[in-house]
Amino acid sequence: MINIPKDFEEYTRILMGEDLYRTLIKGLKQEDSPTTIRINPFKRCAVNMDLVSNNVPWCKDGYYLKERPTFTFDPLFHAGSYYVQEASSMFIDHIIRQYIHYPVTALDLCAAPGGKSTCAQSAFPIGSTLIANEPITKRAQILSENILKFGHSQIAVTNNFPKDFKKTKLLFDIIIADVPCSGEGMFRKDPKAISSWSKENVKKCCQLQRSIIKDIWDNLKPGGFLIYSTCTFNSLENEENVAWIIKELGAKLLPIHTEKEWNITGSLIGNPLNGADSTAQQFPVYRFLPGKTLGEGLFICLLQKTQPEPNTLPSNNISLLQKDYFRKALKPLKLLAYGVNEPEEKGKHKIPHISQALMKDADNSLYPTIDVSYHTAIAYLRGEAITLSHDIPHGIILLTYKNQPLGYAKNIGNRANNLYPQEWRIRSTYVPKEPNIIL
Ligand SMILES: C[S@@+](CC[C@H](N)C(=O)[O-])C[C@H]1O[C@@H](n2cnc3c(N)ncnc32)[C@H](O)[C@@H]1O
Repeated sequence: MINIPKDFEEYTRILMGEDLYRTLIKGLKQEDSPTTIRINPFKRCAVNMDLVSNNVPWCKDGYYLKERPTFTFDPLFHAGSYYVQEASSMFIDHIIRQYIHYPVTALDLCAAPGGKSTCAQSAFPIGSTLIANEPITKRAQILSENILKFGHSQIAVTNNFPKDFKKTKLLFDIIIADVPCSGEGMFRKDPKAISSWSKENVKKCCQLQRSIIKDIWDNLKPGGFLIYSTCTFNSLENEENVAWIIKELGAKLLPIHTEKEWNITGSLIGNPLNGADSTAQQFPVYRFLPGKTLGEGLFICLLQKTQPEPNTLPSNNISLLQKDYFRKALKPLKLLAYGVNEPEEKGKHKIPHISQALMKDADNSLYPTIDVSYHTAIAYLRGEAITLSHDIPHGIILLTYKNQPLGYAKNIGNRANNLYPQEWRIRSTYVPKEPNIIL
C-alpha cells in the first residue's frame, strides 16, 4: 500500500479538484499496473494473441497483456523483438504519425533506457535518423544496449549534456525532451519516487527542465518540433514550463487528435498565458492519469519553434546526407554506438561485434547461422559455453532463436565459447521448464 506525501495530497487536490484527485489516488493505489509491450516492426514478429487483452489504441504496435510474463526468460526479449514499455509513453507514436510525414533528423535528449527512442524511430518515416542521448554514463550504457538490440542502424547513441550539442552545429527537425522530473507518475511503480518527493524538489526539477530546454533550443530548426514530456502531475513542471517555453523561447502548442474513450486529461490550469478565465482547449497538453487512462502517469505536448521565423536559417536534413557527414558532425560528442561496429582483432582472429548480429540490415550471411532450442538460447544468454551438434563448422557462428539473431559463439568442436557481452548476460540461475510464448 503506498503512502502519499501530505504536501502532495494538499497541492494536487486543489490542482485537480476532489473528483479527479480521488480517481487518481484510487488508480495509484491499485496493486497492479497494466503490462504492455511494443513489437519491434523492424524484426518481423507477431505477438501471441492469446496473451493480449487489447491493443494500445494510440500506438500501432502496442499491446496490453492479460498478465505479466517473466520477460527475462524469453530469448526474443533479449533479441530486441519487442520492448516492454508502459502504455502512456507510447503516445509519442501517435503524435509522430499525426505530424511527421517526411524523413527527419531527430534528437531524443533524455533517452535512457530507450523506450521513447525506439517508439519514435518505429513511427518516423523511413530514412529518418535519430540521436538517442543520455548524459548519465551508467544509464547511457543501458540505452546503448537497448538501442543495439532494437537493431536500427540509423540510431546513434551519445552520452552528453544538452549544451554539448551546440558544438555539433546540428539542427534537428524534432527534439524529444522527456525531461528528468519529480516522478509523481511513478508513485505506483517505484517506492523511491515517494520517498524522494518534496515541494523543494518539484521547484528544483522545474528549474533543471528549463535549463535543459534552453541549452538545446538553438539546435532545434526554426519551425521544428519539440515533444516535451514528464512523468509527473504538478503544473509547475508541466503547464507552467510549457508556457515559459512559449513566451521566453518562442514556440506555439499544436493540438493532437485524441478519442474521448482514451480518457486523457487536458490542461489543469487553463491557458497560463491568458489568465484564469481561459479554457483547457486553448492550451492543448495531454495528461495521462492512472485510474482514468489505462497507463502510468504522463504529461506530454507538442510545440513548434516559431522564433526565429521558419526558413530564415539553413537547415540540414542529415537523413538526406552521407552517413560520413553525420559522423563528422557527431565528433564533439561522446558516441557510444552507431550502426555496425568493426570486428575486434584478437591475435589471428577477428571477433565480430554484437551489433553485426543485431542490426536489421547487417549482412548475416558472413557467418554460419544456427537456430537453437529454447534451453540452448537461455544457456547462451546466461554466458555459458554451449554444445552444438558435430556437423556444425568450427569458428564463429551466429546463434538465432526462432530465426531472430541473439549473438555470436566460437565453435571449437567439443564446445562453443560464448561471445555474448558480459554485461548483458542473464544473472538469474533459474530457468523455467516451459518457455514463455510472447511472440
Ligand atoms: C524520464 S527519464 C527518460 C526516459 C526515456 N525517455 C524513456 O522513455 O525510456 C529522464 C532521463 O533524463 C536524464 N537526465 C538527467 N539529467 C539530465 C540533464 N541535465 N539533461 C538531460 N537529461 C538528463 C536522466 O538520467 C533520465 O535518464
